[in-house]
Amino acid sequence: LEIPLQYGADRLGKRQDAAMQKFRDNRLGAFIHWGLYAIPGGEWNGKVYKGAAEWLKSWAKISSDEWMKLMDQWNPEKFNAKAWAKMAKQMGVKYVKITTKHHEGFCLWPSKYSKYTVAQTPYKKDILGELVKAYNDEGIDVHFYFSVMDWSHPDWRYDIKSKEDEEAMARFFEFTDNQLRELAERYPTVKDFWFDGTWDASIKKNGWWTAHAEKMLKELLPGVTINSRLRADDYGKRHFDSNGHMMGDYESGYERRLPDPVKDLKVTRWDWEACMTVPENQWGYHKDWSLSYVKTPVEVLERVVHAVSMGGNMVVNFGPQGDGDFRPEEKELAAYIGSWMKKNGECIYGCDYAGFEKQPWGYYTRKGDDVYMVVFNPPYSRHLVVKTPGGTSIKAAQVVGGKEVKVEETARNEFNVDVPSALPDEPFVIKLKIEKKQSGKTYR
Ligand SMILES: C[C@@H]1N[C@@H](c2cn(-c3ccccc3)nn2)[C@H](O)[C@@H]1O
Repeated sequence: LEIPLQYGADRLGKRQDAAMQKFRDNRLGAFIHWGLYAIPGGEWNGKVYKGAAEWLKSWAKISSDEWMKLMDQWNPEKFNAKAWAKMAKQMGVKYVKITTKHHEGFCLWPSKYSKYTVAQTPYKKDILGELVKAYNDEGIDVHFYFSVMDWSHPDWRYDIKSKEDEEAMARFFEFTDNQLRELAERYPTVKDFWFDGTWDASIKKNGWWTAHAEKMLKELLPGVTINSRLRADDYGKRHFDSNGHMMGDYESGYERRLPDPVKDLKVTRWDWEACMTVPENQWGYHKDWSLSYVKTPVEVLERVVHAVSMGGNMVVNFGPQGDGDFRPEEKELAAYIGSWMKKNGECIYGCDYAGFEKQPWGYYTRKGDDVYMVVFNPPYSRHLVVKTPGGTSIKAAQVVGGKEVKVEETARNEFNVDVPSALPDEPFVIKLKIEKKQSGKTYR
């Protein structure tokens, strides 16, 4: 029995419209975390903080007035939107999520509702506008990251404990509505809003506003997608409402973590998008990446494939330097992923959960009748075990961009697919042609 909700999920099941299908088919995206925090890069008054660089203001306990003085240094002389878009194109990402405003409150667009924007810096120009045009010109969709929590705004409250708090938050919601409307009207090609900074009590106690924000953006931009993290229901329940129904258009809880391919198969029932950092936990530029483990390009690739194998998208994070250039590790990562996608992208773009039981050698993805085996761990047996769902058999198998490989039925719904005789020196993909039929042999 469901409880009545005014601000719960307004739709059951996956959206099936073209805009959502494009969101889903894109599968691979990039995050751009760029703001004032990129200038200090994790260091303040000679001390390097290990925490996330975009949170330096918090770790070093800096006042907003002090922090905003960084605006006087914002003049990224190496920034080139076209070069950024070329890099994204070469990486093979189909969309880029840009931090329009992070928790610090600095806006990458010349918002008329704030004095903390690019317009009030030596750089002056509309960085967000340059990026939207450059990515769109490369055929790459643009998504907006927007932090509701705004450390620079006097009316922001973490909780509401008094009439004054209530009145302040009412002003804050009006300010936020104005900025969201401004973003939608200035950049109408934006395809998605990814909200962050919505975990505090002040938002959970105002689920109505989160439902209103979603509704307002969908009226301004038909087809736009909204992440579940924006949403709180009548009782402050977030992402999934008090009846267990997902709010927004896709689940956005997998930040620096992924669902388990065996235990968490429930996620295949709804749309979801994960996002990940290359170091253990750095979104904004940090000058010292030696302070934590940094994932290798293959480890980043594996997370991309893992997400798609469970019917989700993956957004890989980039934290551009204060001068507007990217660090070498990120340029190398983009190049590696791009070269792999050029050869094997058909197992990612437009693919979904295959419905096959996870095996130790890697992950399955599926597009129509094509099932892809993405191999990260080739076994010493040189046989890749495939267990097919009931009534499903394998007709043929071929290395993507390579030769056919032998398939041998070994038991009911079990097959050995041969590893290519010359073992590739990077993760490789085998494309299976499957068919609906009972096996030829009889097994007791
Ligand atoms: C997408 C990522 N989300 C932001 C974040 C995450 N968190 C956070 C807050 C409380 C608990 C755990 C994580 N705070 N800020 C990060 O700064 C980055 O923007």
